[in-house]
Amino acid sequence: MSNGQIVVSGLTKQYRNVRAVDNLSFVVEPGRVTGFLGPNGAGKTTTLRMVLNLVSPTSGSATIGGQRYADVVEPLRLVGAILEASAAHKGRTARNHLRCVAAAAGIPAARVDEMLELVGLTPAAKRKFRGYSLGMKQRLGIAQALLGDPQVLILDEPANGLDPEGIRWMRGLLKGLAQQGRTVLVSSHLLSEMEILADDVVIIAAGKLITQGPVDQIIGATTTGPQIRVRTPDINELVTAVRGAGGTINPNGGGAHLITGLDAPAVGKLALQAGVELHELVAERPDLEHVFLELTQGRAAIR
Ligand SMILES: Nc1ncnc2c1ncn2[C@@H]1O[C@H](COP(=O)(O)OP(=O)(O)OP(=O)(O)O)[C@@H](O)[C@H]1O
Repeated sequence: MSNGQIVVSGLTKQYRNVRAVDNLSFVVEPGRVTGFLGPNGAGKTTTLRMVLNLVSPTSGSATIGGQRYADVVEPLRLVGAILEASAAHKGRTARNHLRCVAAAAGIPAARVDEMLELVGLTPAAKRKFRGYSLGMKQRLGIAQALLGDPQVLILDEPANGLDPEGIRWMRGLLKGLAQQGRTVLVSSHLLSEMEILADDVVIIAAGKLITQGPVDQIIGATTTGPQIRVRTPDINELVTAVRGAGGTINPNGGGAHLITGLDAPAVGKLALQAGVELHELVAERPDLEHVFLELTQGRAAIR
């Protein structure tokens, strides 16, 4: 079996007026969940479509396990993909739809029922696709993507339409698949979910790479230092003390203030020395959303 590494190298797609993807290079490792993030119109879907040979690049290349997708002999067994909520014939049942896909790829029919069970669609397996909700279509898409027991999964916004239980279920599923050594590449706008789900992220904006690496490292490398959120009835005294110690302090809404330039123990000590009563003292760790917005600032315009 191939190692399932995805290598994107100098990938570029020029549409008539828009450079949708601009000399983009990154690597997606097996055994990890990689979040593919970027503002609207950043080029995520176009990139995934080029990786899957659905759009031809203007220049550059993408390989999966060392091969271009177009050259893969049994694509369903190497790569499972959902690029939009699964499209199936409206009058067909989910089960018949999957059976057709399986038959075309030489996959045993028994696998269809296993996958329907895995995604929780067994009770609706004999219902027609036209009556499916968006969340059910997503689940069917995942079942289809997993039919060939692929080494690599590429999912564009898979949480779309899933309810909270469905999102949690998918998180467990994708983490489990990565733990088995598979490559899982997921695009999403749900940054809090990505922070929990992804091991690595690739962040792009305006078609270009902004950064890539382990989520923790990217959050840790954010340019903003620690921020300390405080609440106090003695705000004037605290402002004087913080400024005197070289920190900055600004209102943060709801009666709270944010301090930068000092860490939490320093703020606690200053407050004690100044006789300031504190009702809250929290060191706020920047989250993925904060880092994403900072890194893509000014580069999120729709093109
Ligand atoms: N077939 C096409 N013809 C012309 N322009 C296109 C085409 N497909 C995409 N684009 C443009 O390429 C840019 C990138 O689009 P793409 O759908 O790849 O972004 P995205 O990151 O997936 O966005 P979103 O998060 O909104 O889904 C956009 O400006 C889009 O309008």
